Amino acid sequence: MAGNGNGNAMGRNGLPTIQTRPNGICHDDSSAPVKANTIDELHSLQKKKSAPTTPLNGIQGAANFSFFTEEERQQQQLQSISNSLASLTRETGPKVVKGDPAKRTGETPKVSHHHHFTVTPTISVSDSSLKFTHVLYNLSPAELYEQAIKYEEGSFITSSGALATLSGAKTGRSPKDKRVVRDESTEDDLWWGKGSPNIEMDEHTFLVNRERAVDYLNSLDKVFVNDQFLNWDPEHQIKVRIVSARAYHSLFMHNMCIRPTPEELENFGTPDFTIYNAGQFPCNRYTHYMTSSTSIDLNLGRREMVILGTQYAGEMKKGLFSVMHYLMPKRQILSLHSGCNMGKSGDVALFFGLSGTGKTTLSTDHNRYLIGDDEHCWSDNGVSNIEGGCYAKCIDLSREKEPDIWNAIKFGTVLENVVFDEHTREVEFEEKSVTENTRAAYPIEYIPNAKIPCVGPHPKNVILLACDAFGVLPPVSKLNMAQTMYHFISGYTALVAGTVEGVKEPQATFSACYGAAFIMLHPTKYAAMLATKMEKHGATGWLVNTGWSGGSYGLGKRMKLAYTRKIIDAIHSGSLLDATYKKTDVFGLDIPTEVEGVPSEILDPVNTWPDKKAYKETLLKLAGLFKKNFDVFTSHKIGKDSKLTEEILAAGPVF
Ligand SMILES: Nc1ncnc2c1ncn2[C@@H]1O[C@H](COP(=O)(O)OP(=O)(O)O)[C@@H](O)[C@H]1O
Ligand SMILES: C=C(OP(=O)(O)O)C(=O)O
Ligand SMILES: [Ca+2]
Ligand SMILES: [Mn+2]
Repeated sequence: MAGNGNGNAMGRNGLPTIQTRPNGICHDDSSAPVKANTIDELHSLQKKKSAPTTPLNGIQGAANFSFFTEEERQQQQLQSISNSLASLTRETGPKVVKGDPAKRTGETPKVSHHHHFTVTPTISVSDSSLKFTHVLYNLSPAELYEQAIKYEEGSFITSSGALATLSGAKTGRSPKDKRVVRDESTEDDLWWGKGSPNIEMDEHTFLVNRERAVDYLNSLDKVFVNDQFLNWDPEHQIKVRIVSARAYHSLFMHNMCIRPTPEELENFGTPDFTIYNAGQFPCNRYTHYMTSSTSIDLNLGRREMVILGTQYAGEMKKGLFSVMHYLMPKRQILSLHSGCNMGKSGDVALFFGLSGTGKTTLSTDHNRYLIGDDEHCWSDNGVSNIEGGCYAKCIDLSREKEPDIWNAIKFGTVLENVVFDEHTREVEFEEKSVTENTRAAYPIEYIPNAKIPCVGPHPKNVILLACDAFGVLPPVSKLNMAQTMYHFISGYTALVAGTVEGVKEPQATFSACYGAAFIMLHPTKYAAMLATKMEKHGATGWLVNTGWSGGSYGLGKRMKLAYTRKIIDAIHSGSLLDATYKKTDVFGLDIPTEVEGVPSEILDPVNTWPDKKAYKETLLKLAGLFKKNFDVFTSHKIGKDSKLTEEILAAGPVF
């Protein structure tokens, strides 16, 4: 039967005929007209005002009795932000106003600053006191996307909806530029001197850099402010404020910190810790202590961090991690540079390891609940994630090998320094032309089996990951307590120097507690806490080599991720605990003779090396490096009695 089904009369060529009204005017649309007379009116219909974040307080009939009206609360919030942004040398803080300066709404801005407008202009008043600082406060990912795309060069939406950005000249952390204020209180508490990551600076220099950052931020049209939380353990949660100049940084921290609910935000009050990220602006090399254009400065007394001269976003998350490494042990809580997940039966595993060893990859496991990929606390209540998001490496990412991370790269995710097709916007994950350290930062709930809230019971397994590019460490070893401590304090990994042309030799790195760059106290303090907790809760230690097999870098190959996953599965299930073990030479490690799903011959690395002599030489070389590194710890006592210390010293390689 002919006809198009919607009752329109058909014209000769099969198209519906256009109806002509009696007045001769032609109407080609049948839908109702919009309820607007002008374009401006039409646009005003598009956006609905967000519900106020303070629906109950101060409103009649609310059960809660409240001290403040909504107006007063808003005023206090602006005042708190103005206080954060205040110069310490001028009388008045900036006049803070919420909203994008590009949008002129015609509304009278709610202004807040230290004193009132009636300051008599004197020569001590600078131009900065005449201008407003526009604050973009806890924007949503969609708003931050728009800001980034409009105003930040190098921002693009990829085909899967992620926000691709560039971090500028710095595409990784700058540990040599991380400084900590040394004063009376930190003098005795912190780890200083040889091996310590804490490069000292004085309070005055900190204030010089702080002033530089604050002036820079106030000179901009607008700044981003994030008020968020750290630590999923409600008893030990920390309120953090991040002041930054880029939408990219605001979105990154939105993803990486714990996101407050509207109610929590309403009661946020004064932050416990504030970051001033002025990363586009360099530090001044005429300033005392400055050795480059970059400085990341921590002042524990003021509870502030200043970032100058680097836009690498990881600096913020790892900077806050350092702060937690100070604050948590003060409360007898152990802070851990580890990933963490939990099985269906509630068995928790920790994954320690330096950058690139597999914390993120192996804690993101489709068969287990993800608690977190990088930073945790272990208290008497169990474990808790410090963060609200994950920061995965993207180099050579494949959908097949890491499906959950692949699928998390969607709207809301920040993709740093990746390369994509200019037309399709498909990301080329194998491309290293900007950097090898390409990254994705996404909220933890983008992983389907994330455990929210991100807390769990006491760990059953403590897995130490080493990416051994020498290829001599076994794929898996079971450790006794002394060995666990020995390897935890050593914090070994060896990566290939990839960036330097022609370098074939793997570079051994020893980083105490698998995170020397972030710890604030002496490593033995954390080690002693770990030993106590593992003993108390009966956790088993494991050493897993996620690096080379069949020879060193250049000759052998990286361990297949599928095999490492099988090994990890066997640890989780408990089956590896019951395996048959044999002891290795030199390192004295207990290695299983069989692991389900893994070829048995690879379990003892000597079998995989065609050249046995080269194997032995390499093994001894690595043992020598371990011994040399541990020398600095031999004079330290670990824990209350010296028994553990002696056992730990004896748990190293013997040759
Ligand atoms: N056998 C393996 N085990 C773990 N990771 C592996 C393995 N082989 C290759 N990889 C790759 O190594 C990288 C590990 O990095 P990641 O998990 O981000 O480390 P971390 O979180 O500890 O910094 C990932 O890119 C992963 O794909
Ligand atoms: C963010 C970092 O952590 P990781 O490499 O351990 O994921 C980093 O080291 O810069
Ligand atoms: Ca936010
Ligand atoms: Mn990681």
